[in-house]
Amino acid sequence: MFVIIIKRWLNYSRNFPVNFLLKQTPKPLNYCQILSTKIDGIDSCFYRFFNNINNNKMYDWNNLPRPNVIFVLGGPGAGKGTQCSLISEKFGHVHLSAGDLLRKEQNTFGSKYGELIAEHIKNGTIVPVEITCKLLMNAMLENMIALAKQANENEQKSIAVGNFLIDGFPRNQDNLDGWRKFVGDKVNVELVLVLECPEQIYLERCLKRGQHSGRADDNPESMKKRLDTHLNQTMPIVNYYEKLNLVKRIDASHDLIEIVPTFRYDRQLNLITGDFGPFRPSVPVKVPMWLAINLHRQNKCSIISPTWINDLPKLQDAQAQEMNRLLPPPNEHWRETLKLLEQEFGRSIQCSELIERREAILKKSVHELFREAYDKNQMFIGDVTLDNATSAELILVKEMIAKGFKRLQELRRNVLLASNRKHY
Ligand SMILES: Nc1ncnc2c1ncn2[C@@H]1O[C@H](COP(=O)(O)OP(=O)(O)OP(=O)(O)O)[C@@H](O)[C@H]1O
Ligand SMILES: Nc1ccn([C@@H]2O[C@H](COP(=O)(O)O)[C@@H](O)[C@H]2O)c(=O)n1
Repeated sequence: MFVIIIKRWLNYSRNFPVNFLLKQTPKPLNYCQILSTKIDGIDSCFYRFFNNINNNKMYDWNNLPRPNVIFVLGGPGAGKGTQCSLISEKFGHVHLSAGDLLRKEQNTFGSKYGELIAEHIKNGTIVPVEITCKLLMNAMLENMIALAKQANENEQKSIAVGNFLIDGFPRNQDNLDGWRKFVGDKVNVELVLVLECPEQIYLERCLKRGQHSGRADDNPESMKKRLDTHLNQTMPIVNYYEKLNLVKRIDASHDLIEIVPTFRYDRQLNLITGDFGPFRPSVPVKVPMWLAINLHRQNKCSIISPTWINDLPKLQDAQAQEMNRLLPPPNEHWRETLKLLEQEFGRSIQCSELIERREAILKKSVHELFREAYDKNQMFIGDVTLDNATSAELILVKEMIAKGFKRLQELRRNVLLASNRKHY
């Protein structure tokens, strides 16, 4: 009997933090009490349950303040990681990248999921949510506990609320369902930032990154699949959050322009759009276009032409073959950038055919859209899709669209008048 009691007691002590915590957590406790008595217990419990993602048990984080979450979505290479680092530097959010967490788990020695994750990443498909969600919750909890510890050490009355930027999640319906099931109301989803670029830019950035990233998916075959996943699986999730009014779309194609300064300024310029510099003679540095032009006019730098300008002849040839469809432009502001560079250097960049061809396609598609309505004597037109047109290009056909609608209105009025006359 005595041996059994000793054995049970030993067993209990071996699992001490877990048993202790499981018994204690349901009680409503004040944060400071929890911290001063059990923070080490929480830690070891958390590590037991979460560092090993094979273990299905989940830590009950009801005793910690409900954190805020911003999801950051966008195609591969949209700049999610880059922008999240800038935001977290500026505003102190904790940046968690689902892709980075999966890559880390994949490379963890002995991980049961390594192969599965590697296969999904190579194919640009989405890993089952049970794995991704636990990795995210694990990382969030680690940070929330660090905040709790900090409050405890500084004898604060309340624990700071965690602010998380979750990059690359939820990527499909399974991700969204899993998030609702495992996390749900435990966090406050504040916003969904969506970084958008033309497909060509996603491709260019990832292939360029592939020259040094060592990533298994920065290659043309994987990129095709990743773009497909983004379009068919992630965009419906963006639409879902749009209906909840949580989406903020951001044009992520703004390329900075590279300059070579002729002056020295060892500090950074802290501008609203980011921090730029330091500036050293002969050392290339990226800055916004307006700053480049300004410095150039003061003879303080030379401007390096963006690489996409060299690809314009290729795009011009390809667009010449396409009679009815606009091909993706190099970036959203390509025409404005060209114009500024042409003005600055007083020489023209040979792409007038490309510009004319695109304008002709746009005008033709708007014209056809309304002609169909007139021909069929319809009062309404179908959905307008002007894929791959940039904002500057759309302005060119704005007047045509306005005129088209005006004429449709007249048509409508005439039809109504005619039907009223019939009744008399
Ligand atoms: N505004 C930008 N202009 C030019 N290049 C950029 C810009 N933003 C990011 N990049 C570059 O594009 C590449 C992809 O950026 P980043 O890793 O931030 O994208 P991501 O959306 O996190 O990609 P992924 O989803 O594939 O992990 C990087 O090499 C980065 O330096
Ligand atoms: N929620 C997620 C996020 C990512 N993946 C997989 O990782 C790959 C790379 O992700 P990036 O965010 O770094 O582009 C992605 O293509 C997926 O295979 C995932 O499965 N679930």
